[in-house]
Amino acid sequence: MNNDLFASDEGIALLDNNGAVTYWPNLLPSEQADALLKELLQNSYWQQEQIQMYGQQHQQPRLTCWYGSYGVSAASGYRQLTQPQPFSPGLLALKECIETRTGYRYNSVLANLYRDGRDSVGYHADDEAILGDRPTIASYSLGATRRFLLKHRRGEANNLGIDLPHNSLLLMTAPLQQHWQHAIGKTRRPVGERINLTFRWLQPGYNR
Ligand SMILES: O=C(O)CCC(=O)C(=O)O
Ligand SMILES: [Fe+2]
Repeated sequence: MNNDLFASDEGIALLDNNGAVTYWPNLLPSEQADALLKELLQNSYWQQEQIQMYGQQHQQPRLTCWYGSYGVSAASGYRQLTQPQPFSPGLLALKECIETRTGYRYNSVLANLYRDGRDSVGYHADDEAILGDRPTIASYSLGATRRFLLKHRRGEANNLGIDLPHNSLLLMTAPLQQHWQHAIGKTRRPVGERINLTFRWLQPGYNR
């Protein structure tokens, strides 16, 4: 085995400060990634969820849906469990590949569809109680490249921007969510559709 292969299996360390961010380009064989993008665009039950912000209802500027064992409702502040779509064979194969690469297990996926450059997600942390105390989240991207932004909550480190191309994997290791926030900004550049799949472990006993 040569060193390059070993390095790509380990991933590229992009951040290791109050949590870690690791990156793997070209995760799946390219035909498999292309087929998964097509399948998800066609078969997912995409919805535009409402979310409460500062006491007002807003439409999220992206479409979402859940796959796997559990979903949660954004409208309830991620407290209420919902029925997700089951993993398709393609998604199950991806989940197993990501589990092997990252060394973590996942039971649920929040899928995001960014239809064009106007779709986005504002700065937030994936720190909902249902994810437990030390959430580690694997984020796999398909389609158009968008820039993933990271900022330290207390400004104790430089901001980071990472372009996430088709078929790339980003791992956010605990305690990153406690100390950092992340976002996908809007862009005026003409960009095509992008799907991002965030693999998470939702606490099975959680219910409130
Ligand atoms: O689209 C992305 O890369 C990030 C999505 C995200 O932060 C989330 O679903 O919590
Ligand atoms: Fe997130």
